[in-house]
Amino acid sequence: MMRVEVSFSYGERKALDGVDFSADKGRLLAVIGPNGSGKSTLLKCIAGILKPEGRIELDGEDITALSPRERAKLVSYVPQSSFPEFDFTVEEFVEMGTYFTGGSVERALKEVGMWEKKSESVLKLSGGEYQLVLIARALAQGGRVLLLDEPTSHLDVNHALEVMGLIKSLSRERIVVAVLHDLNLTLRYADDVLVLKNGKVIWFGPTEELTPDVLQRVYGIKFEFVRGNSGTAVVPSL
Ligand SMILES: Nc1ncnc2c1ncn2[C@@H]1O[C@H](COP(=O)(O)OP(=O)(O)OP(=O)(O)O)[C@@H](O)[C@H]1O
Repeated sequence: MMRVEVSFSYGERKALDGVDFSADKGRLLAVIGPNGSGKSTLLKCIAGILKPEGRIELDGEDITALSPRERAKLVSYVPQSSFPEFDFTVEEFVEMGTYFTGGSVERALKEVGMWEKKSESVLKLSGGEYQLVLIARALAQGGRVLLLDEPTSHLDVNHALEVMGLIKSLSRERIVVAVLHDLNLTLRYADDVLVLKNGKVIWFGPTEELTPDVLQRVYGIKFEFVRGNSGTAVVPSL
């Protein structure tokens, strides 16, 4: 179980204001909210890239005081996907994740279904494959917490579903927190949702209790939830 209670400012600008929630293994947590609401800042605070005020507890232990090396053994972070710039093979790229922790590249690549492509250049991968390799690099770190910032942002609907399916299955073994912009993917895959606006928690709870009213309060437009055979769709109306 991870308990988070943090505030963070960039200079004078308060980006997180008393953000308080918990996340558990077996329940995929999605963080949603408008641009600039503090989602990426929150992940960076948990990953140890930024130093927030407050506490982050993992199974009762405060991890905020740990060294970067110790923190890296517990928490893995997949930043917003850029495109690869250097000509590493898939295997070399994932090996970077093991620098502090000595985790297994083979196990991580097999977990995301990319072991067969281990000798290929990352420059030749599709956007979806590259996202899987980024996730494998984080898994190779071997942490108990996996943080993902917009893991489906460059993917078509088919690959987005595939990556979300993988992330959902990864959440059975570890605590997974994913920043998502796509509300439909959120409703379909997340077990719990944390809704941020202006650095504050507007709503936190199980996905099935999220209502169109909450989304309207956060995004400022009306929403309708349409229930179909494959799940619930969110339809915005201007
Ligand atoms: N390095 C920085 N220096 C100063 N202000 C920053 C910095 N990074 C983010 N901010 C500000 O902090 C607030 C939260 O930004 P953050 O990137 O966490 O939001 P977000 O919800 O992830 O946004 P998006 O959905 O656009 O990615 C914003 O007002 C942003 O302008």
